[in-house]
Amino acid sequence: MAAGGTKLGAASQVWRWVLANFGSWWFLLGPLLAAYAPRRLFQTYFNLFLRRHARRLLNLVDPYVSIDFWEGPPVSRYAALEPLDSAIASDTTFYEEVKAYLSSACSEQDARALRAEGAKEGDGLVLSLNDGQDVADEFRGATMWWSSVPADENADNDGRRCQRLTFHRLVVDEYLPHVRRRGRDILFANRRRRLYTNNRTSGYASSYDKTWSFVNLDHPTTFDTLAMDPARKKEIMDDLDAFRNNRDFYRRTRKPWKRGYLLHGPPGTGKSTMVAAMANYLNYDIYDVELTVVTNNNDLRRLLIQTTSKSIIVIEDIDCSLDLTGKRDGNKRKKPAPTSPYALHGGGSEVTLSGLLNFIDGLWSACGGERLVVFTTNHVDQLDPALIRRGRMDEMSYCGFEGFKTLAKNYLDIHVHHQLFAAVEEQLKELEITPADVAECLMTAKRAGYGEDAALEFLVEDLKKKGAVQTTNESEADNDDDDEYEYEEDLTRRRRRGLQGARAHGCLARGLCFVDVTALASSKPPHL
Ligand SMILES: Nc1ncnc2c1ncn2[C@@H]1O[C@H](COP(=O)(O)OP(=O)(O)OP(=O)(O)O)[C@@H](O)[C@H]1O
Ligand SMILES: [Mg+2]
Repeated sequence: MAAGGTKLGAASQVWRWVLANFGSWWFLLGPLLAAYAPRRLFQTYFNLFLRRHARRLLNLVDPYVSIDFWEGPPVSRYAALEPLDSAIASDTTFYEEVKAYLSSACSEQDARALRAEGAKEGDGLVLSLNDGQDVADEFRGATMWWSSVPADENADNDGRRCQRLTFHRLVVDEYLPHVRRRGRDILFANRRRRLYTNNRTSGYASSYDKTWSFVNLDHPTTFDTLAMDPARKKEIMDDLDAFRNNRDFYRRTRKPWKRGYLLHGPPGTGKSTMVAAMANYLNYDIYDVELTVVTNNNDLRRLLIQTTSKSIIVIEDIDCSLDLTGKRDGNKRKKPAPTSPYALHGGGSEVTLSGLLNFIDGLWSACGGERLVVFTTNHVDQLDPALIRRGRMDEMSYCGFEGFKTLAKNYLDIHVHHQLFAAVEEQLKELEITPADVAECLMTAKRAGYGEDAALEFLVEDLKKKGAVQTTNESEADNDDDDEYEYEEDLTRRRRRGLQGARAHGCLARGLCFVDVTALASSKPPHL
C-alpha cells in the first residue's frame, strides 16, 4: 500500500470531483427548461444529449473509471473472475472480501477516521474506512483509489454501504482477483475453525438431507506438544509447508491441489493427535468422514463435493470401514455381520477404497481445492500394495527419548535436562511404548501430586514393569504366528492384542509411519 495517499489525492480528488459532476452542471439549466418546456421533453433532452456528451468529454480527460462494491450479494461482474476456491468464499460476498482487504490497507495508512467492527467469526477486529475517507493502494506501479461512499449518497439502495474503487481500467483484471484473494486470506485467518462430521445418508439424494454437522474446533495440540522425533516432526512440517505454498506448481502441472497421508500405528500412538496438530498448523478445518454411515459411492461423492478448500478430510480406521483389497471389479466385500453398521442399509455399504481413491483423483482434478486427505489405520499391512506405493515412508519409534522430552515438558513442565532422564532413556531403548501410555503414566503421577523427581521415578518403575510384560507377550506372539492364517480371525486377534498391548501394557508399538498415498498425490513438488 502506498503511504500518504490522502495527501497525494487531495488535488486530484478535487479535479475528479469537478469532472465527475460536470454532467450534472447542465442540470442547472433544468429549472429554466422545466419552466418553458414540457417535463417529458426536458427529461429526454437531458438523458440522451447532455449526459452523453458530458461523459464523452470526461473520458477524454480522465482515464480512470470507478466500480462500486455494494454490501450484500455480489453485484459486480468481476465476482466471477476466478473460481471460488476458499473455504469462506461460499458464504461471503465480494463486498466483505473487499472490506477485509481494505482493513489491512487502513491499518498501514494514515487514514484518520476508521470504523472498527468485530469479525463475523473469531475474536479479530475488522477496520474499515469511515464515510468520506479514502486510501490509495499501490499495485504493480499503478495507484488504486478506494473510498467509502457516505450512506446518504446510497439512499436509493436501502441504506447499504458501498466501497468505491477508482482505477486505471488496464489493470483491473489482475487487481481485483488480487484483492479477492488477499481479502479471503484475511477473512480466513479471522474465522473460527470447524470440525465437521457427516450425517447418516438415506441412500438417495435429497435436497433436504443435511450432509455435514459441525462444531467449533478448539483442539490444543500443536506440533510443539506432539511427542515425536524432532527431525521427523520438521520433515512433516516442511512437507505441509511445501504443500501449502505450492499453489502455482499444482496449477502449472494441472494437478489437483491435494496431498494424501496414511497414518498407521497401534492404538495410542498419536494418529488422531497428529491430525489435530496438522489442522492447527495449517489453520484448516477438519472433515471427519464416518464411512460406515455412507451408503454408496454416490453418497460419498455428494459428501466430498460439499467439503470446502483449506481443509483436512480424515477417514479413520479404513481397515474397519472399507474393502481394503483394492479390487476394481465390483464389490468384493464379505457379507457384513448382522451387528455391523453396514447391515443398517440392508444391502450393506458399497463404498470401496479403490472407488474412493478413483473419485478423489477424478473429481478433485476438476476443482482447484486445497485439501489434505488423511487415512488412519492400525493395520497397514492389510492394504493392497498396488494402491499404496510407498513414495515416502518414515517410521518412528513412538516414545523415543526425544518424544519423551516433549511429554515431560507438556506434563511436568520440565524444559531442561533432569538427572533421571538417563534412567528413562535407558528403559525406552529396550521398550516399545506408545506416547499415550507414557502420557497416562505422567498424568497418574501428576494426579497423585508427585513432584518432578517422584513422577520420573514412578515412570521408570512403570517402564520396567511394562518391559517385563512385553517380553512375555512377544514370546506368545511368536507362537501365534505358527497358526494357520485366517484374515478375519487374525484381524480380531491382533486388534485384541494391540489393545491389550498398547493400552494396558504399552507393548508392540511399532511406531507411526507416514506413507504417501500416491494414488492421491501422484505428483509432488520437485523439491520433495
Ligand atoms: N505423539 C503423541 N504426542 C502427544 N500425545 C500423544 C501422542 N500420542 C498419543 N498421545 C496422547 O494419547 C492420547 C491418544 O492418542 P490418539 O487418540 O492420537 O491415538 P491414536 O493413534 O489415534 O489411537 P487409535 O488408533 O485408538 O485411534 C491423546 O489424547 C494424547 O493425549
Ligand atoms: Mg485415533
